[in-house]
Amino acid sequence: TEPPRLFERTKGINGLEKIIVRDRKGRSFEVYLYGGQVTSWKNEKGEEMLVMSSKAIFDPPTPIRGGIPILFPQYSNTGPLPSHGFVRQRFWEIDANPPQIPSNSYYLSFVDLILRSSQEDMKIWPHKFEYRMRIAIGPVGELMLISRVKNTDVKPFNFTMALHPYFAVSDISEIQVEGMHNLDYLDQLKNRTRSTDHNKVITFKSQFDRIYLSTPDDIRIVDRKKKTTMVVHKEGQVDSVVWNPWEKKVVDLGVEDYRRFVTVESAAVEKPITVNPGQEWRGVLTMTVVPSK
Ligand SMILES: O=P(O)(O)OC[C@H]1O[C@H](O)[C@H](O)[C@@H](O)[C@@H]1O
Repeated sequence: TEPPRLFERTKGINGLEKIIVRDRKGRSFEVYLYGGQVTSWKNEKGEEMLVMSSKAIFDPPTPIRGGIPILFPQYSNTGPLPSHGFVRQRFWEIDANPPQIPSNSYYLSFVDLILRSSQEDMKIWPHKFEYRMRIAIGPVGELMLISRVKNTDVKPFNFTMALHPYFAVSDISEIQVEGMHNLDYLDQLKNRTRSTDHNKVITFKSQFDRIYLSTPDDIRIVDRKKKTTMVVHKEGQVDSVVWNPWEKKVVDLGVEDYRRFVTVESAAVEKPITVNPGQEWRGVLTMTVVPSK
């Protein structure tokens, strides 16, 4: 029999190109070149860790609802650009010759993507950049996203960003998010008013949309029903956004879909990141599933 193909480039929904990467234990992820967006991540049992909206639209320039959108160079409507920037609506390419990433050599199953600013993009954001994204499955099945943003221009630029995973949960009412105790947050349901969260854990009973500031590097999504915890680890991004729309209408989200996901986003919002000409910013997001009570 043939050995499993660990890397496959194929056509996904509506003929949009996608990459499927597998490891030798049968774990896998899929990423669309449109948006450079991860749309699936499965463990060795074939269980899906991410959620795709039942009404997701795969029709550029509509952003894909689900998986892990890349939000750059502007988080939400915090500046003059379209909300969440524009790279989730661009066609990324495979980066055949990525500069080496130190300390990541034991990851065998990965893909490298790149997006370079175009003349069109320069009209709305006048900065030349290269955004490289390595997506990898690690030794314990963790999914790792390494972002590298290089300033290929002659003047410095600033950006805000977020990586926006729609994490699969058994039931939004049954989970809790841990790690935000006594942290400040901006409540996006109250014009980004600043408050402090004195609750030990976050639970969900209604619409929730907060930017937590200067969060710990590890945030945990504890799912009692599944008996698993998703450990969301970040480097190079100080903030975390937690979102669930509850019954608020989102056009490309099925009515019951909110019950099945929560987003815990690694983000840089409050303090924009500055990159000088020739320099590179690097950010890491690692998601690991561990057993729990
Ligand atoms: O609808 P989108 O542009 O994809 O944004 C989806 C959501 O992203 C983030 O999580 C924000 O905190 C929310 O305010 C926003 O609704």
